[in-house]
Amino acid sequence: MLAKTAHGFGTKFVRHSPNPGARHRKRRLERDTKPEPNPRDGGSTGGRGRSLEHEYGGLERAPSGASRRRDGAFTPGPTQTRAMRDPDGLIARAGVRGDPDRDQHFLVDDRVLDRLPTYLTEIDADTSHLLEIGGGTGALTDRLLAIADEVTVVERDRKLAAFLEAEFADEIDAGRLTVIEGDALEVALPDFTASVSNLPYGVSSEITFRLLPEQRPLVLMFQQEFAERMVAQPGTSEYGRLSVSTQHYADAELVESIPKEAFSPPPAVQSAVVRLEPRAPDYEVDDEAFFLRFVKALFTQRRKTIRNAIRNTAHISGLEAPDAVVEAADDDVLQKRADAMSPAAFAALAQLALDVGEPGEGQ
Ligand SMILES: C[S@@+](CC[C@H](N)C(=O)[O-])C[C@H]1O[C@@H](n2cnc3c(N)ncnc32)[C@H](O)[C@@H]1O
Repeated sequence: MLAKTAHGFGTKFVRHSPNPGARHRKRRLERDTKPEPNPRDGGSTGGRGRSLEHEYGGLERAPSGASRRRDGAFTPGPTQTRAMRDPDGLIARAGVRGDPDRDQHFLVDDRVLDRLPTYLTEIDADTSHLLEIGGGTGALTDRLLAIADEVTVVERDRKLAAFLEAEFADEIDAGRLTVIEGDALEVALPDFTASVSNLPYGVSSEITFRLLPEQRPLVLMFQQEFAERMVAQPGTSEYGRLSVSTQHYADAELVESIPKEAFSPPPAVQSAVVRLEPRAPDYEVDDEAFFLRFVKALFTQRRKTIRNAIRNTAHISGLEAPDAVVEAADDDVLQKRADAMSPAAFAALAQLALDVGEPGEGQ
């Protein structure tokens, strides 16, 4: 089974084993490599030790904490010197049920949890100060503490923030964890080096566009369809304003699709992990805010030619003289539709619009 990546199609982790014997062997291998239990989990070997294989029919197994690269090889994960907290144990200790109305879908699959930080380590990201948006009951927080010097977690739910403070009291006392209770769209963010977060889906776009300008590596979980639009290339039906705005800041790669059953409670749709590696775009624009507004404007008319879209969307782009832009632009460009324009082509047109189109405020 294949999953989409920014560059085409790559190997997906989730696989159905055609051979039940192989599945048993994989389970045995998993038991043999399980680390010592975390004492906080009451001596269990990781609670239900929930496995994707068991829950939804088979997952190609990577060594604990390791991840699989697009070429199929396993990349070693961070060295784990202690057992990770069991996600089910954390939920039980917190005494909560995830509330979907508050974007609370807790990750309960150990192997997905173990893999998420490796998407940072395999690109050698600086993991000295990791930021997590939406800490929940701390299953991912625990994995981030295993690879970071310092972690800051933002959690809006008062009860969950209080639980994190109690559960991770030792790490807080050691100066390794800071819990910020508040809305990730409003609180002051620390000077983090990278972020790994299972985002609250209701505000995932707003949070992402708060983080992207910080120019730090990000490993973020989204709804699958949203993730596909972020990484989409020109000429595809998924390509749009979200793709251009995301790729303005970073190289975006869909690294893993995650079934609903990996969460408690399961969300309505499948999820996907996107890795965002910051870099400067391969084009220049004098006014970034205008560029992003212009792209937004033109995509509101994605079925029209660029010629008509420039004229019809001046109230959004803020151009006082859209006709002057149409007159100055190449015919080749004017005949295209927005979904055929590369980010660099948008940038060149935006620069022309800045030069001759008398940009004002816009929306
Ligand atoms: C999808 S859950 C992820 C929880 C945990 N990291 C995990 O993977 O199991 C999202 C978390 O974000 C919290 N949350 C929702 N909206 C938030 C906001 N605006 N700012 C900060 N946290 C928020 C929810 O309470 C929930 O704990």
